[in-house]
Amino acid sequence: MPETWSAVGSALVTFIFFWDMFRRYCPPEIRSYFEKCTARLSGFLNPNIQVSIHEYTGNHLRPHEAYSIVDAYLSSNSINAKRLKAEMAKENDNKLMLSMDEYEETTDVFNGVQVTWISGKVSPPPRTGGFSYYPEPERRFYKLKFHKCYKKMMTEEYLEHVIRKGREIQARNRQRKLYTNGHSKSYWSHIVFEHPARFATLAMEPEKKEEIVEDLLTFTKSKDYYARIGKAWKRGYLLYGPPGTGKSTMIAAMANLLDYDVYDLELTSVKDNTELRKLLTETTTKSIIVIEDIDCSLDLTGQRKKKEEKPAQENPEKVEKKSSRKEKEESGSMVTLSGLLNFIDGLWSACAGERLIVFTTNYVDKLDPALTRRGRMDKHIELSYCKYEGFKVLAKNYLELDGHPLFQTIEELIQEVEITPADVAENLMPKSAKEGPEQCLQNLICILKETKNRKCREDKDAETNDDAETIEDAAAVLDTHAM
Ligand SMILES: Nc1ncnc2c1ncn2[C@@H]1O[C@H](COP(=O)(O)OP(=O)(O)OP(=O)(O)O)[C@@H](O)[C@H]1O
Repeated sequence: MPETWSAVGSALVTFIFFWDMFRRYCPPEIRSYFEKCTARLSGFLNPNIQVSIHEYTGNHLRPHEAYSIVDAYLSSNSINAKRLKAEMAKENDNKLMLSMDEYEETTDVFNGVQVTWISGKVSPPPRTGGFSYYPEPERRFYKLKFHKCYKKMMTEEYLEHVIRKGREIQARNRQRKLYTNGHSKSYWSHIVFEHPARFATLAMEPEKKEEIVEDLLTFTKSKDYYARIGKAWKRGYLLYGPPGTGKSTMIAAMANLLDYDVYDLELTSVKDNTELRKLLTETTTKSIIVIEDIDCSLDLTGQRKKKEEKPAQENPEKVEKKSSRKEKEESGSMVTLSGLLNFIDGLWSACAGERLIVFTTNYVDKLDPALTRRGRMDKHIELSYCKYEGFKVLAKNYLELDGHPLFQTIEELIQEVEITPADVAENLMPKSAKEGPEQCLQNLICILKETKNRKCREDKDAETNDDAETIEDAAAVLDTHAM
């Protein structure tokens, strides 16, 4: 055994000696020819090549984007991928320390060709000298390994396929967000948006619902149209109607239909127009910016009136400043009507990408016409009291009923009374485990009858008051004549 070791040792020493001689004294032409031959031989022995995806996606994707797209693609169940945890030896390449156990190999098949994805994390080497509180973050990467004869197919067709599919999967898995700026915050904070409302579950006349859905879908497909007519790709909706008629529910249904994020803008928490501008420019594309109860948010309605009441020679801007200052004292916010209008028209146009802005109000007549005019609020949608069609949707949602003998009574009653969908929904909900669908319908009938009787009494009282007033007026006239 010792003889074998000494033979191997002396062979190695001889090889190193001749290799060194060759490198030092061999003419460069012969050396380069020799190196080409060895490269060919190694290529023959190991025909696979590895490419870093950044080499091919770097022009249009940042490294972390490329990583998450490939990640989404590989995590999908639809592909024939097999993950293997590969223990790889520590490798030290001067700059980066590759740590053990952090590689993963995934195989995929494309057009009958097998490819292997190698993913890993690269930890930066420990700092020599000095101490930092902020260690450099790990870098994640993906490399693609395949037979070199498929290089064209892999780097052109396959990578394109991976990016397209990965993006689709990302869009499907994306968790939508609900952003708020409440509690006097000058920035958005968010939670995951998970509202179950859908247009299908919204109590509303079917034709009106279809019209709104059509309008929204047309908007999302109109990028080129907006670009052609030179308008920002945005659309304003004004939802108005009494409390409990589904304004907030419709916004959730819109977000679910279009797969948009929601920015719930609390205007009273916004300090001034500058802060409003900042918040709005921070919103992302494919989003709905909502200002609920705009009539209550700020005294946006009164400012025009104040301007009109002032003498004509006074500068309107000054007037607005004065009134907004007064407003600040009262509400702590200096956002003005003109600030809001500027945002909708001007700044808004500067934000690229599709956005909806939705205002809701219970009192549409109170709003300044400048705020609601077409072009700013393109579509005005009235949400009103529950009709029979709306009731049928709620009965399906809450009781899973498509029909029932009591429906006819409800149809007759609901035409005569004003009841909000929120009240109908509340009465259709079983109050105990014992209450079945029929009992719930009976509860609703009771409420409808009560509302109808109350309305009759109120109408009668009003009539009696009118009669009394007429008699009083007549008596007053007679008195005057008598005098
Ligand atoms: N049209 C509707 N379709 C289905 N459910 C509705 C509808 N309207 C109201 N509801 C139910 O009533 C509840 C209250 O409705 P919502 O908050 O959407 O009303 P709103 O008009 O926004 O009220 P407010 O003006 O007080 O904000 C909702 O949770 C929903 O369950």
